[in-house]
Amino acid sequence: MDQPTRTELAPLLEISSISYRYKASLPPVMEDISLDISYGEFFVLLGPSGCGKTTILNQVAGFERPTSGEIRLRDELVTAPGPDRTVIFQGHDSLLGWLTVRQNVEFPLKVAGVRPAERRERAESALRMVELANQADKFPHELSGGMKQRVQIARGLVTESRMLLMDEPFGALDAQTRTTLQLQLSDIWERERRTVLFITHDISEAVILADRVGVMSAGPSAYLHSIVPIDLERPRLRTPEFNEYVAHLEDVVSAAKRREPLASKDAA
Ligand SMILES: Nc1ncnc2c1ncn2[C@@H]1O[C@H](COP(=O)(O)OP(=O)(O)OP(=O)(O)O)[C@@H](O)[C@H]1O
Repeated sequence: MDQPTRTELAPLLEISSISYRYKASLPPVMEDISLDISYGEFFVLLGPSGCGKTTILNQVAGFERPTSGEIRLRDELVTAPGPDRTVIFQGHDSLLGWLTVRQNVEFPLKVAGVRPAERRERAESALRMVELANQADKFPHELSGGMKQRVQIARGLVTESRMLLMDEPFGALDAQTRTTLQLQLSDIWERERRTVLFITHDISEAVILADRVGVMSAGPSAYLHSIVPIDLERPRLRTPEFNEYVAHLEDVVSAAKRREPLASKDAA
């Protein structure tokens, strides 16, 4: 009865052999990246600074086209942004200053034509998730940086996009808020099973959230070094097994940084 259907197993996103150069005179940022992400999967991309994680996410979002290779979403070529993908950035102060927190979170629903009562209900629920329900009537300039970031997260979660693209969304938050939001996001994901592509530098964050972790090599010409499935029940607590995954990923990340294969003693 609980067997996944064929649709659930099929890839939602197919990244096929993409490479990207900002300029013809520069080496490619990343080269020959291929990756399938399934319907409802939580995929985390880890890798050294500058290896091209954001560049990949921008291409999946449709902000940029790969220099070669292609990206397909539900078998359709990605050529532009669309309502089936919501991007949640780090530290991008993209809130509308003349709207309250609640109105900012409701904004994408208003654009999508959702009726006011439902908009309000969904915005309140998203604000509760990020623990900002009591700040709903404030304006962005009255909030701290971390609060603004949480409003941006709420505004992403309130949409019904099939795919969430999250670029280090918790990077600027204090450790305690970050831990709370990691667990909340994992919980929301379990309930909604939206497909997530999530970028982070933080190995523990990857183990808390991911079904699979893709580890990129250092750039330029970065490649997808390894894919590590995380087979732990949720919510993921700091058990000895959790720590084993963290230790294994530390070894993988360090080999990927050196652009070397994983030493056999470390291989999964
Ligand atoms: N507009 C641009 N023109 C030229 N090079 C760029 C441009 N934007 C980014 N780059 C370069 O492309 C490479 C990949 O950048 P990208 O932001 O995708 O990396 P990242 O893995 O997300 O890094 P980080 O983890 O530090 O955020 C970097 O070396 C960066 O300097």
